[in-house]
Amino acid sequence: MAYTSSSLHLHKHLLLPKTNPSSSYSRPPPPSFVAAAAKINGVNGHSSKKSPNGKAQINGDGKKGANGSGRKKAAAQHINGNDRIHLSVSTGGAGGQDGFGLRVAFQGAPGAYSEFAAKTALPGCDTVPCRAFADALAAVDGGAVDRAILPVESTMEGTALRNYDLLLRHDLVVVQEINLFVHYCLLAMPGVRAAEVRRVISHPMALAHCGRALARLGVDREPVEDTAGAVEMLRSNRMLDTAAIASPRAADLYGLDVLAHGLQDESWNVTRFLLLSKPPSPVTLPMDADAKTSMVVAHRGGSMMVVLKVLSAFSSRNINLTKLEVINNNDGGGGGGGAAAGHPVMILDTSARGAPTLRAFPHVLYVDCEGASHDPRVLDAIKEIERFAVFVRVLGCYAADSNVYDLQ
Ligand SMILES: O=C(O)C(=O)Cc1ccccc1
Repeated sequence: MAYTSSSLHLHKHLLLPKTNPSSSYSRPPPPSFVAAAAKINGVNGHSSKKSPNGKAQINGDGKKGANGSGRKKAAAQHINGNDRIHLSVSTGGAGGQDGFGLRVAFQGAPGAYSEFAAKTALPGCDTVPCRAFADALAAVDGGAVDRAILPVESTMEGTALRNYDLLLRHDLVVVQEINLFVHYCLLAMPGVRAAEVRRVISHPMALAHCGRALARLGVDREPVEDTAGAVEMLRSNRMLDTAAIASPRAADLYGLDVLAHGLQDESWNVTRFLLLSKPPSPVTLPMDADAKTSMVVAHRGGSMMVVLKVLSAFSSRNINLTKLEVINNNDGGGGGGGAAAGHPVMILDTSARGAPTLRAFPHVLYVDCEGASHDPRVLDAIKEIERFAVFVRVLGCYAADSNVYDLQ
């Protein structure tokens, strides 16, 4: 598989959650949209609000957009015919920076979801494909690129523990978060019919997210490095009995037919990505920005008391948590490496003088809280946690972005 540098120019759409998440499966829209009546009443259970300049507010809940600057403009509003609403976004990126001149490493071939996420964060950046997530992180760590993008959780599967493991082994900081709506399509060589497909290849996460649909099709599943790589493989080997799960954008890029849209088992399928850089963080948050701080807390274990103490450190200061993942891996079981398999979490400790050391911790919490790491309340909460924890590492402080982006 050839991995070359690519650059991609995409129109972005903001996607708001549907009104009733428990409603039955609905087929996602085709790749391009026809503008329909603007209607955002009722999204998120809130009525739509207009800002003083007459532009629709993005979150539907009266909150500012992620960058806190109102730079995103709802240029046009579309309804896709069922229950999701798209707002076209002008330029600016999820963090309000265009990224021209920056190189962003992602895992996969051109057209992978991670590349879309990178382009959402930094529309002007040059994306650099890498074979594995580890290669993308090594590229930014070693200075070959400016940033790397990493999927860290999804609505369907929760935290991507293996990717967290990778992140913690490097001295990198989180500079931005991006939530991407993930549409899965079944793609095949031109002319191939669904009945002729015997095997489906894709990234393991995509195969897992489409488990029920694949069982219905009665096909074999084969994991490959990434979704776009699967499409490239189909194309270059002219596979006629095999289909790939990937994005509609990958179908366009590689000239494949879309046999089915919306293959994911849950219609609301969002993946959260983190944009990473070498420290110090190159992003300066405006003082009034809505911020988030991500950290990892290692502790002695033995009971769940420490979780209560961490919660209390934040709640007593009225700080909201947006993520809390509890990892206990002292059973020695599992295999294959990584905390997900029962091994201790390996965290690079850069706090001591001298060379950074990789330390093993069986009991770890992944915590994201609202507020900037320089906010005195957040600083105090961290200081309190440091009194009973074994080790705390702040992974980054960045603009909170609750928007969900959809690339069509
Ligand atoms: O394989 C890809 O396209 C990726 O970027 C990884 C991935 C796979 C499925 C959902 C989100 C990210």
